[in-house]
Amino acid sequence: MDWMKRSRAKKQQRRNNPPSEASPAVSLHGAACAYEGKQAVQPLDWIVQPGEFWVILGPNGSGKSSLLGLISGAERASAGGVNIQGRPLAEYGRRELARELAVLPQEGLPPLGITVKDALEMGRFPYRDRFGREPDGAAAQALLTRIAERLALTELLSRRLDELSGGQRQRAALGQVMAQQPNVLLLDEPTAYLDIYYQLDIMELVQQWRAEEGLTVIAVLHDLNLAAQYAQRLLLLREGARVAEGRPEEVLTPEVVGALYEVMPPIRVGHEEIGVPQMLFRAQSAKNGKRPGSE
Ligand SMILES: Nc1ncnc2c1ncn2[C@@H]1O[C@H](COP(=O)(O)OP(=O)(O)OP(=O)(O)O)[C@@H](O)[C@H]1O
Repeated sequence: MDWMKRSRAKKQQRRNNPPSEASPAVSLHGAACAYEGKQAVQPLDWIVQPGEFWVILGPNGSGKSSLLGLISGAERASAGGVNIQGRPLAEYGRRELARELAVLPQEGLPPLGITVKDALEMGRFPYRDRFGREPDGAAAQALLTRIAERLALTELLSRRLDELSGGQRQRAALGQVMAQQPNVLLLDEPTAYLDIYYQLDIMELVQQWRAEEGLTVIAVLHDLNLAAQYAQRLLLLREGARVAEGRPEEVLTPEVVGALYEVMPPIRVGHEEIGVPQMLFRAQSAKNGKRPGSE
């Protein structure tokens, strides 16, 4: 596919620094995250292989965002460690890490007064020198043009972010992380504020990018059915600990999902077209808005 061809600079960087064939894209070795002594993520061993699409599921407060934070370096491990492409996260410089790993946040890009074109160009920061120049500026511009075309952003390039809808801003955010050309993409509830059209749109674009470029994807989602449609593997967290891991059809059983979210075991049906499990939830008896065991 040519719309996301690696720039020459990126290829050169890969030749100089090839990821070891045997290295997982991301690995955690007893990695934990604590805030003021309170464990948000219990010590976790976890291997994510290159090109895999993982979704992390779990109830509110189960440590999903903290786990993403450990991987992106936004949170420091209180125990254990995280490796990216087989190398300790702590050894990466900021720009070097940004060439390996990008984060697409929940709210996309903030509604600032900068244009979509500027936002895409900002994605190139890990490849620029201190004067803001790239070794091959023409290739970078061609890449941004292809990304804009691919994401149907060409018409919006001169529009300001604060003039876009939430769905368009999330597309622009995706364009920015594509411009970053990472090997690993972290998504924290990327569809939280989007209608169904844009939810599917973002997930499809990420899925295509993964299929064409061998991108590794780790996403936090709340929608189990969306997760089952796109994830190859699921990691289920509760109170910061893994309760299950595996393919959607293995993991998403009514019993596991019922226990995870403290709801009646849902009805499991197969997706008519792709066969993956889909969950139909039953009405709950009123619990005064309080989960058993919650504070
Ligand atoms: N900056 C912080 N300071 C203190 N405690 C925090 C901080 N961030 C998260 N926590 C706590 O860590 C635990 C895990 O939070 P985290 O945001 O990782 O969960 P989550 O599964 O992503 O939740 P949600 O689904 O609601 O986004 C929670 O108890 C939360 O209150």
